[in-house]
Amino acid sequence: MVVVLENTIKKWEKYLERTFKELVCKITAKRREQEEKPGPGAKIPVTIITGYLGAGKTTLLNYILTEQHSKRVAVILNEFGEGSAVEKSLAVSQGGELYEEWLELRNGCLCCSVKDNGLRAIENLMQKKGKFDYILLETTGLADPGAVASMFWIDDELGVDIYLDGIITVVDSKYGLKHLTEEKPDGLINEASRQVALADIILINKTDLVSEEDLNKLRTTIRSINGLGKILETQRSRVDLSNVLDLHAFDSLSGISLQKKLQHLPTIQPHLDQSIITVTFEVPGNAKEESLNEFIQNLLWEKNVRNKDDDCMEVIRLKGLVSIKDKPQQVIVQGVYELYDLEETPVSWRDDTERTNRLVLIGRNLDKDILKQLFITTVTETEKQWTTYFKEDQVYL
Ligand SMILES: Nc1nc2c(ncn2[C@@H]2O[C@H](COP(=O)(O)OP(=O)(O)OP(=O)(O)O)[C@@H](O)[C@H]2O)c(=O)[nH]1
Ligand SMILES: [Zn+2]
Repeated sequence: MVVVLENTIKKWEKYLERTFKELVCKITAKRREQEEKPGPGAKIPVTIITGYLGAGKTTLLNYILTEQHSKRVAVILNEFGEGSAVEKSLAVSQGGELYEEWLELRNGCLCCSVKDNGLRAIENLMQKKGKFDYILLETTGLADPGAVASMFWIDDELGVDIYLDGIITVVDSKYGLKHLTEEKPDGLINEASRQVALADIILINKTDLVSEEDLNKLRTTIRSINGLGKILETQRSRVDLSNVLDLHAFDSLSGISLQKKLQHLPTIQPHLDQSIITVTFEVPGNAKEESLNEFIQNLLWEKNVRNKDDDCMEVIRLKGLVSIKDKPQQVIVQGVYELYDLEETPVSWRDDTERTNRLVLIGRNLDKDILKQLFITTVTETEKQWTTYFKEDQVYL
């Protein structure tokens, strides 16, 4: 009886809390003169914590769980396990108190056996919905966070209840550079670089173990791989939580911050020994939606865009703000491997400024000039083309 009562009270508390949040959200949205739509309602954010073996992922997780905040956080540990049935711990922090439940994940690994097990784990989690309002997922040190991210990002079944908020990659200051520059015999991209390439936030952890000089080297290398992610330096993964949670890195709300970021993106000279780089370019004018899809699909699906050495361009992550013909709003482009999405942001183009397409691509064998030229010739519909056409027309007449 007491338990039932407690549950009822909690439900009411939750309901009131949510109603209040929604109200605040609505007022704020109005204040911003409808520049922003309200957040994704009652959906629960998932933050993926990745990083090489021993970098400090669990330390970060524990730090978030014990740090004072109003969130009740559920944790999924995605570790390789021995045997066929491995139990995963699910910790929920409630008002600073931790309690653990066990979640069965057959065959262990969420990323290799992807969907079935992952979905089951989340379904189990969702049954406990109401107990928590944030999910943190720690991947194994060797995992490819892209596969896990794809599962949360565009999955209709899951999409109802949860959304991918962002990817945090923890890098070990001492061994990070070694891991990032490691060459794999089969010419594949090493795991550490992949994890950095996909990150929205990069935590350079264990800064107590290295000199300022080594730290600088590591920072520069990370920057040259991923020019877009936010880099933070930490000890014991202690970080201001507002920097790592509730980022909305994968939804249209991030369009606002993305625009600012894209305008101030530094040009970074790629390291010669670096296989993954960030390429950014800007093209004024309107994009034809169909051609934009074709451009992206050629890159991500067909993989038929090549650089000067005839190597195939491999895109790991793609972000951009584009101007689609006849659409008053800015459109955000997001891509992780083969998955991509175009979504209108709440921000409209201003009448007094030129419409511009800004793209950021993180990947291998990328050639900025070729990509930009391809975009100009195949995607944009500029005034110039119209003028030329018109002139030719007149000459013809
Ligand atoms: N010196 C130092 N040690 C740290 C720091 N952060 C974490 N550690 C230690 O590094 C070790 C690995 O940390 P974890 O948080 O378990 O790393 P992880 O990434 O979860 O490791 P795996 O799950 O095994 O891949 C632990 O012994 C931590 O106490 C730091 O900032 N400085
Ligand atoms: Zn761990």
